[in-house]
Amino acid sequence: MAEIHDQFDTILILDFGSQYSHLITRRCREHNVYAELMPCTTQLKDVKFKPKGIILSGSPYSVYDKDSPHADPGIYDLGVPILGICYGLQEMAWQLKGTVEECDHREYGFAQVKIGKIGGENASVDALFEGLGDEMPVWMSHGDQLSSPPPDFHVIGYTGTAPYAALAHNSKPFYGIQFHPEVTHSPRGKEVIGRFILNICGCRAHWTMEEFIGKEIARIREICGPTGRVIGAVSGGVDSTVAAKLMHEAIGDRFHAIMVDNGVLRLNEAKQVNEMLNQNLGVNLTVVDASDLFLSRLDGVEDPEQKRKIIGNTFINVFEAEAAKIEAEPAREVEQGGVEKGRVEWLLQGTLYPDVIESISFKGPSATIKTHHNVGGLLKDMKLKLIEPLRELFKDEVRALGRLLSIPAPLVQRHPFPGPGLAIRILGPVTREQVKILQQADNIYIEEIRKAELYDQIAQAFAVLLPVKAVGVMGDSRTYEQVIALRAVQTEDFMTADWYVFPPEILRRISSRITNEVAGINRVTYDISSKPPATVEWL
Ligand SMILES: Nc1ncnc2c1ncn2[C@@H]1O[C@H](COP(=O)(O)OP(=O)(O)OP(=O)(O)O)[C@@H](O)[C@H]1O
Ligand SMILES: O=c1[nH]c(=O)c2[nH+]cn([C@@H]3O[C@H](COP(=O)(O)O)[C@@H](O)[C@H]3O)c2[nH]1
Ligand SMILES: NC(=O)CC[C@H](N)C(=O)O
Ligand SMILES: [Mg+2]
Repeated sequence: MAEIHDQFDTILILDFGSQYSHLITRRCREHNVYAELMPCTTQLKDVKFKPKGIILSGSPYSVYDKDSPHADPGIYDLGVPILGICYGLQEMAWQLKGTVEECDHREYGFAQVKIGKIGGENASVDALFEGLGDEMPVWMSHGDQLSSPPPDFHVIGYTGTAPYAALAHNSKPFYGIQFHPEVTHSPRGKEVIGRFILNICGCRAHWTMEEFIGKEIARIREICGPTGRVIGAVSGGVDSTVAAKLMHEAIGDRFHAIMVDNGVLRLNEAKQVNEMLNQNLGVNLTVVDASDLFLSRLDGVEDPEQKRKIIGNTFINVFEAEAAKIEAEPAREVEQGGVEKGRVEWLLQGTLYPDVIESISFKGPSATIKTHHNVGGLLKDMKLKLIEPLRELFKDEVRALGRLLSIPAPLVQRHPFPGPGLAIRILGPVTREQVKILQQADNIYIEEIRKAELYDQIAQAFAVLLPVKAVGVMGDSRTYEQVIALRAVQTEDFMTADWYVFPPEILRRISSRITNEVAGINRVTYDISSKPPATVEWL
């Protein structure tokens, strides 16, 4: 089975646990070069492809610590270019017999790197900085630094405090930089990465969604064979819609999309998604109304994690029941030719690369903040096999793919909506009445955001229903009703987020409409917490 790294020139990024490792991957992909992240402890014999180059990431460790992680030393004999970033540089120095020590003072923040080939003989070796001028501002974050470079290396960049801010080998394509080119605080960092992967590694810039579509469709056909049947959980969100459309292109009506109405969807969501997929996208979608089942299992449950687990498990129960129903149907001829019958072997999921990164990161999955329903909520004895065509993609790549698959723009630009839905936006027990209140408030909020043409500037906006009551006055009478909190965030990758600054008149209109139109609400607040320390969702 041809994997993506067999089809595209690939940069291997070894993750030593830096919080920025995934950004290195992103920056490579922004140059249209495919890059894959693997734990730094990966042994070369387990890497099933030949990378065009290797990048060693940063790390919270110090190379001289007893328990610090180290790369397979075989990488230096592979004959491919290597770039070490921060810890990666220190690791390269440490493995190739230089010395690394704790600095007198940690360097954290901006620094000006002077670019120069000090002591270097070979004119071609500072290709890393070619065309970038004499100096550039960069972002540093380290407490250790090289006290002597390994033999056969020379300095290609330095700062007032870091004499070895950038090194190159005299004859081999090995480079190390003390600063972080992957963060946006290093304005020319992306160009440095470009010099490495394009000029030094010689990668072809052919990682584009146009190339990906054809190859992925072929790959899905190969996996499913001529008769394989696939069931897919589809929510109307970007990821599952793009995955469903891709699947439909690959195997036509042997793909069965299922949307579950779990009773905690947004207002009219099931109806809208049904129309969109069946009519606009030609995907064979069934909406299953399981709201009674979900709401009865959620009855009286307040604990956020319990809500999430109940929903994750119930989703799988419903999918398995649906798969059984599809299998029991009589064989039928399909448009693409042949007869469709037999077992449904596969379950399509819209898993994205950030979910995967989280689970392969060298540090291992981080402390459980919350259980995302499609990762931690899966049943252990599941019979269906997973198929995940977006597993290697970032969200913006999925959106680009969606546009190429002619998925309408409003759908491609949709804010994410979590699988556990309104159940994690109702801060007490979930009842039909509470769901109704929240659906109405949320709908007004989003409607007004769209009217103000702010929807595409905001990464995610939604309303939250608080379980507290407050006193108000309406038509000269006292009211004692619930409170709605509005949330809107801007973020690049949802790992960190900032609250969105609305023009005040927009908030005024939203608040006035919600308190006037939604029975049971007499007060509206706006959430001004960033992530961290808050999270995007309240539960
Ligand atoms: N109501 C639902 N019915 C069927 N499947 C669902 C439902 N809600 C979520 N899922 C499944 O869970 C997966 C993860 O949900 P998630 O919200 O991360 O992705 P999405 O809904 O496809 O996209 P987005 O992140 O833009 O909302 C979906 O891709 C889909 O497979
Ligand atoms: O499909 C999903 N299933 C879940 O269980 C889930 N929990 C959070 N989210 C979404 O993830 C992003 C980050 O949210 P948090 O800061 O609250 O973790 C935000 O976009 C959240 O909406 C989920 N999506
Ligand atoms: N960001 C990094 O990679 C830091 C590396 C090492 N822990 C240091 O403090 O120097
Ligand atoms: Mg969703």
